Amino acid sequence: MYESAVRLSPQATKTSGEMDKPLISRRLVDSDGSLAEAPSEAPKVGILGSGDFARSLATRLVGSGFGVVVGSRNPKRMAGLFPSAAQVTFQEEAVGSPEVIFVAMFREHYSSLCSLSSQLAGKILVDVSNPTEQEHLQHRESNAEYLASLFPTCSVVKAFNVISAWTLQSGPRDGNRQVPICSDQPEAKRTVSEMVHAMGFTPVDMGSLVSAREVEAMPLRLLPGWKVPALLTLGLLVFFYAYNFVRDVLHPYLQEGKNKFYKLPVSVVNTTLPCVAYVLLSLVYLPGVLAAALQLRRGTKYRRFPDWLDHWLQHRKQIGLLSFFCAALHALYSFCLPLRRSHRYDLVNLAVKQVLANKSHLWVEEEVWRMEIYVSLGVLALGTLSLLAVTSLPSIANSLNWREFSFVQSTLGFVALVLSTLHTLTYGWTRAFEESRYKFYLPPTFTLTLLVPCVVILARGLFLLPCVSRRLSKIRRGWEKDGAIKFTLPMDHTLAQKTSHV
Ligand SMILES: Cc1cc2nc3c(=O)[nH]c(=O)nc-3n(C[C@H](O)[C@H](O)[C@H](O)COP(=O)(O)OP(=O)(O)OC[C@H]3O[C@@H](n4cnc5c(N)ncnc54)[C@H](O)[C@@H]3O)c2cc1C
Ligand SMILES: NC(=O)C1=CN([C@@H]2O[C@H](COP(=O)(O)OP(=O)(O)OC[C@H]3O[C@@H](n4cnc5c(N)ncnc54)[C@H](OP(=O)(O)O)[C@@H]3O)[C@@H](O)[C@H]2O)C=CC1
Ligand code: HEM
Ligand SMILES: [Cu+2]
Ligand SMILES: [Fe+3]
Repeated sequence: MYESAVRLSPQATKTSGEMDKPLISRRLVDSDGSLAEAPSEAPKVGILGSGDFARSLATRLVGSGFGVVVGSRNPKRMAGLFPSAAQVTFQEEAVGSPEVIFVAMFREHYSSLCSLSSQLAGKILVDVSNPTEQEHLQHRESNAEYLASLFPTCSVVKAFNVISAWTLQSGPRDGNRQVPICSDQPEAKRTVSEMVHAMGFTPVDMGSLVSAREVEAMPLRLLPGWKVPALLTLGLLVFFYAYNFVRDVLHPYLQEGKNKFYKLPVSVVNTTLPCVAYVLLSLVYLPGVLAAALQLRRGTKYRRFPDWLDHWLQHRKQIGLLSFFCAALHALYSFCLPLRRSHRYDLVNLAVKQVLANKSHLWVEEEVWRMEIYVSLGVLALGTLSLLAVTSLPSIANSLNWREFSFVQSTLGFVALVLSTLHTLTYGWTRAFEESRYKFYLPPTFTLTLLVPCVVILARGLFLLPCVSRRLSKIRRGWEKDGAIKFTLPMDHTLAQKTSHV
């Protein structure tokens, strides 16, 4: 991704022939004394505002090879918060050199920039703002159109509003991170699209600036990341609880007249929680497998995944954390099983039965081993999952580089899935094959949960086969099935985006 930053260098933009002026005018780099010390090769980008978004943007731009100059009303106070490679200065000094200037301020302060309008003339202004729900309803005209009306001599581009400051700083990790872009000036739009690309995001052409209203509505419209995973978890909880209720409580009551309703608070819950945790965990690793399979079939990584898969890939963190939550509760419930009075009565009754049957030593070697092993595997699985949960805390995630983070999330997470599967299999043992375990023809609960995890594990095994893994890694390095690597001109790229993103 980062190599596309090269396209932004003055020489490269010139060769495209369609731009009559280079993105970075070298004249400005040395005309102003204060700018001379900045690396003269890096394309310069300006940012107005020094808030959260400005800081993340500056970090990301510096990391993607751009020179950054930040314009603030109070540069002295703010400079310490920015990466040292970014230059923080007064607004009027900051806007002199760059051709592209991000306006990282709220709408109500746009008019305070009017004093800069002569210096801003002819430049590209990027509007990143997000209105609140009320503001969106209140103003007919989008923030970007408002900015364009204040600065008629500038090219205004709407972009980045859908990306949070946090994502911007940490970089896009999973799925596609799309940045919708619109503008009335195609040149300006293309320049910003290439910057989006160089920063590791995927630009999506949304047409002219009238679309800005729609683009500004996007973050308002999107579901908060937790809603779908939480509903999924709730659905699974209800399903498994009902299933276990029928098997463990209703069946003995109807068939044998036994009252087992005491199982509702602990026992049935502790059969439900682990099943939900286990299914959720497999649903975290299933989309990665589907994505890889899709890339293998298409023979390219340059086509967008279907929306449902994209959405799923982006919700894995929440699904994973909910899985961890259920698994942790399952462990706590498991520790409580022997504390219950019902358990003590069961033990005493068993002892009495033994005495009456004149047996002195109850010890089933197979049962002992089975339990020792499945409890140990469960503890290991939960321990591994807690590592994943800990590294998903932003402060810890930020202290890891992406390879370390991927190792924990992708490799150790998969190990946790395998350990959970072994835990479930050793717990289940031969029960899936015993007729007495089928209540109302319903198989034991754990058998229902094994399907998806086993498919995921088999598929990951398949991807490890040399021929498959070689092809997959070739595709992920940019190789395409039909012919050599395609070089798309910026123009082709925006066209391709347009057709594939409808
Ligand atoms: C408790 C818990 C906490 C979680 N916290 C987070 C979190 O904080 N953030 C988060 O994003 N997810 C989180 N998750 C979700 C999950 O761990 C991650 O999404 C994980 O990266 C998924 O791994 P994956 O291997 O399925 O997918 P991916 O890492 O997307 O990879 C899919 C497949 O492609 C391969 N692959 C990927 N990229 C390349 C490449 N460039 N070259 C070659 N092969 C490649 C992988 O090896 C894998 O086989 C969490 C999950 C749990 C259980
Ligand atoms: N935070 C986020 O995750 C996202 C933010 N955005 C958008 O980015 C823009 C900035 O957001 P954010 O960085 O969070 O907000 P902040 O409040 O943190 O920053 C706003 C900045 O505006 C500058 N500013 C310039 N003129 C004025 C003025 N007259 N009064 C007050 N402030 C002024 C200030 O910088 P200084 O004092 O140096 O001049 C201030 O730091 C907003 O439009 C927001 O919708 C978009 C997507 C995500
Ligand atoms: C400290 C960690 C763990 C301990 C002590 C533990 C213990 C147990 C126990 C005692 C049972 C039997 C429950 C019963 O008798 O009803 C069980 C079943 C099960 N556990 Fe765990 N477990 C742990 C972690 C996990 C994890 C991390 C997962 C998966 C994410 C998991 C998934 C399951 C499943 C699917 C079952 C079968 C449930 C059923 O169908 O009855 N366990 N575990
Ligand atoms: Cu691309
Ligand atoms: Fe969502």
